[in-house]
Amino acid sequence: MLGLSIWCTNLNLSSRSLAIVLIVTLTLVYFSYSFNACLLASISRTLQQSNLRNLLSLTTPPQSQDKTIALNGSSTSSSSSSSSSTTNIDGSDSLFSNSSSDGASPKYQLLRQQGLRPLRNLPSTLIIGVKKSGTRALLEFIRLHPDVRAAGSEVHFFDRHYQRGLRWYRHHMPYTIEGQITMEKTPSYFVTKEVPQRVHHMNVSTKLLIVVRDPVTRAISDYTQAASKKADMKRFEQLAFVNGSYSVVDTNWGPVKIGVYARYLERWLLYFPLSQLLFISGERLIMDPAYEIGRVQDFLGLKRVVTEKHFYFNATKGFPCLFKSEARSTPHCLGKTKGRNHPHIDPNAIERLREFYRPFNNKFYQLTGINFAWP
Ligand SMILES: Nc1ncnc2c1ncn2[C@@H]1O[C@H](COP(=O)(O)OS(=O)(=O)O)[C@@H](OP(=O)(O)O)[C@H]1O
Repeated sequence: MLGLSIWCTNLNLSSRSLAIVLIVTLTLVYFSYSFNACLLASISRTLQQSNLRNLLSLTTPPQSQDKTIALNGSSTSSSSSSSSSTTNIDGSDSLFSNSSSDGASPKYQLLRQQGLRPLRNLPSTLIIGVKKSGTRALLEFIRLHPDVRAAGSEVHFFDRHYQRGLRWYRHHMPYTIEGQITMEKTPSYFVTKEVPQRVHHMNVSTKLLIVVRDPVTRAISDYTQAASKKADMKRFEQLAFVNGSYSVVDTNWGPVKIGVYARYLERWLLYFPLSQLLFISGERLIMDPAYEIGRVQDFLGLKRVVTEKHFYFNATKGFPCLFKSEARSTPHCLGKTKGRNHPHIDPNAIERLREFYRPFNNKFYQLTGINFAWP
């Protein structure tokens, strides 16, 4: 300071100038110190978050094992939750209970030391359908994103277990940290009458993802699944039409009924604006999965992390598969129940069904503002 003073005197500066120089110097030192401190804090926070994300992705909750649709094609059991977490007073579940054996393990101790507290949250996004249109593929593809955490199995809360309450539902959700989206898929939600109102009641801002596919192919896929479980199943043509001829379509038969998308969509639109719904083409999800997943990421406000680099086309299976996923680090396809061979169906029956669906498809294009160009 003395040196600076002498230097200033030598320069014949007045004491006013000296004071200004001092203030400027001290201000610069202060700002430089604050900037560095902020930068270090921010870097440390980013590292903590990324550690936590890695740990969470290694921690698959028990219910995320999908009995029928395991990625490796094998059948795994979908036990009800045996997690040792506790439910908080507000209904949210903390991963860090004192009595929790999970909470006592070293990896969670690390998170606790960092003051981070993963919680189970109600889903903010639902894949509501449509059955046999590619809903599993959509879920497995979008959950490659580090900011998406999903319940692995279909929870069926809004259609089958509604009476159990939101607390039960929340307990079936995976743990998330701030910034991560909780997602669930149950394809029967789309066609179940009470569901739109119930979802609206849970959260008016819920985002809804709907995969749709040519209703005729969808009906055949639905039938193929049912026939795979029942040896003496009648032929598709016998079930899809009344009285054995192709003149009257049996609109009460589930596989046919579900394909009248416009009818179900109208119910959803009574509760949600079109802007909260995203329609994904089941056909394009097979031809160009990166394109459709790109749209989904944009819709959910996510950075485009899942890209064409994640997919490869498996010629044997005839479907896009994944290089790696949360569950497996080696290339793999969806399970055996996805991408089945369909039985041969009389082309006249197919043509009659196409004719039947045409007006409903047009109505659906009109409601969604998208022409899916189904034949
Ligand atoms: N990548 C990939 N791999 C395999 N299968 C794929 C894929 N993308 C879409 N699909 C189509 O998904 C159809 C099954 O639809 P869902 O997953 O919605 O079925 S379910 O409602 O959950 O049972 C399934 O129907 P089927 O071909 O009749 O088996 C497929 O056509």
